[in-house]
Amino acid sequence: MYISFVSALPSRAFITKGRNLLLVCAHQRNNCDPFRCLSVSTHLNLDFRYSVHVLFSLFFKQEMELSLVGLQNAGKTSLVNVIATGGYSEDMIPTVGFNMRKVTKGNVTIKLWDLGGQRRFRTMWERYCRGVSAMVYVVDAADRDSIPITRTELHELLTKPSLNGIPLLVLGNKIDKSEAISKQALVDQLGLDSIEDREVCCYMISCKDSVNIDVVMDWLIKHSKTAK
Ligand SMILES: Nc1nc2c(ncn2[C@@H]2O[C@H](COP(=O)(O)OP(=O)(O)OP(=O)(O)O)[C@@H](O)[C@H]2O)c(=O)[nH]1
Ligand SMILES: [Mg+2]
Repeated sequence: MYISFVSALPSRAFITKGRNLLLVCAHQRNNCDPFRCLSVSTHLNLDFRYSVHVLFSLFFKQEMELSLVGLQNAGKTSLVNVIATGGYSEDMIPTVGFNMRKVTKGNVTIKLWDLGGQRRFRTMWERYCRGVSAMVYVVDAADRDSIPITRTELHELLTKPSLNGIPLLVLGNKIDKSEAISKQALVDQLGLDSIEDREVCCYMISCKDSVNIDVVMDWLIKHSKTAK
């Protein structure tokens, strides 16, 4: 059985079951009666979980603002592309300054600040990390020589008082390459265990092979703010 939830129209929620499109609730969002909605979906014999999902999506939007930082060539823009479209390209142009992308996944809207990693852009990192829900620090785990520099840049960024307490997600990218170091080696070499003033999480990913992108999305959604 295939069920998908579509909330492209703000005032309507549809559930498709197989090829049949069932109109579950066509009320304006503010006028919608949750119990009526639930009883309609129960009447239509839909899974309870999806009923709850429909209700939650009708009443709550989640939004978040993220900054992606890390040295040049780490794979920040590639990660944005994988999250936004699932697409991956070897032919990437280095980011000049920054790019902003908005991505909507279900009822979560993510505003992504993709910052340039070249030395001349690193002084901007702090400004674009202020007030974000989380900072995503991308590392090329296969470029062993760059790790001491990326460690210095990371710890330098974390000393900024304006960024106190902002959760940090460190991503060791390019694990499809044989030279990539292990997660434990990355945690040790970046000194992640010494960071005590915020939540820190580390995953190993490959944008190229789409490895662990779902785990990254789960972490990001968990850290989004619920907004009415
Ligand atoms: N093998 C491999 N290559 C990758 C992966 N992710 C990105 N790349 C490559 O790494 C290079 C740099 O990727 P970008 O996404 O442009 O890196 P960036 O961090 O945005 O770089 P700047 O914009 O200069 O800061 C590109 O050639 C990508 O194709 C990956 O998971 N595996
Ligand atoms: Mg880039």
